[in-house]
Amino acid sequence: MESYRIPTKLQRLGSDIDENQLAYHKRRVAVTKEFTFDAAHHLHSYEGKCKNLHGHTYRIVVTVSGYVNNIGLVVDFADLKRIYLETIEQKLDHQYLNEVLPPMNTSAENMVVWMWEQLDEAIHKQVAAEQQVRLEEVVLYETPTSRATLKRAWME
Ligand SMILES: Nc1nc2c(c(=O)[nH]1)N=C([C@H](O)[C@H](O)COP(=O)(O)OP(=O)(O)OP(=O)(O)O)CN2
Ligand SMILES: [Zn+2]
Repeated sequence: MESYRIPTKLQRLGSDIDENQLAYHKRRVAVTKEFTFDAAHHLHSYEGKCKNLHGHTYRIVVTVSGYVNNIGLVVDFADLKRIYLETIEQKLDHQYLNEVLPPMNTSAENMVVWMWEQLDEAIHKQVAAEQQVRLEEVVLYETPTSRATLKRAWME
């Protein structure tokens, strides 16, 4: 029986990088991942349409920075996703925000601060300390044209 031949290009995939070449640089690099969730809310003490119950597809853009590990990753995007799911989506998706968030007016400005606190704590606990991974920026879009932003640089 004719044996299956692995194409030459594929044969090389596992062996074309020397272990020493994996440590390609020692720079701090930022990585970003985006997520969406749906929720309802209304604003207190606000005169305008948003005092009434309504919903948004919120978009959150999370940026962390750090040094790469031995395989060239600051943080696995899959780990960022898991942290987002645990700290934000599981609590807020398809919920009435005025009930599930701590007492606050559910403005994008207040929510982005709450999200920062959740993400920052989880990153400190769950991501490898030696890579010095830190949250850099969280942007919360309430609508495609309206967003609130929090940056590490503004807190130092
Ligand atoms: N500074 C803030 N202003 C408003 C907030 C907020 O969180 N921070 N929130 C609201 C409403 O909840 C809602 O998000 C309305 O926002 P708005 O951008 O006015 O939404 P529109 O769909 O009407 O936007 P257009 O793109 O202009 O149609 C209100 N204000
Ligand atoms: Zn709103």
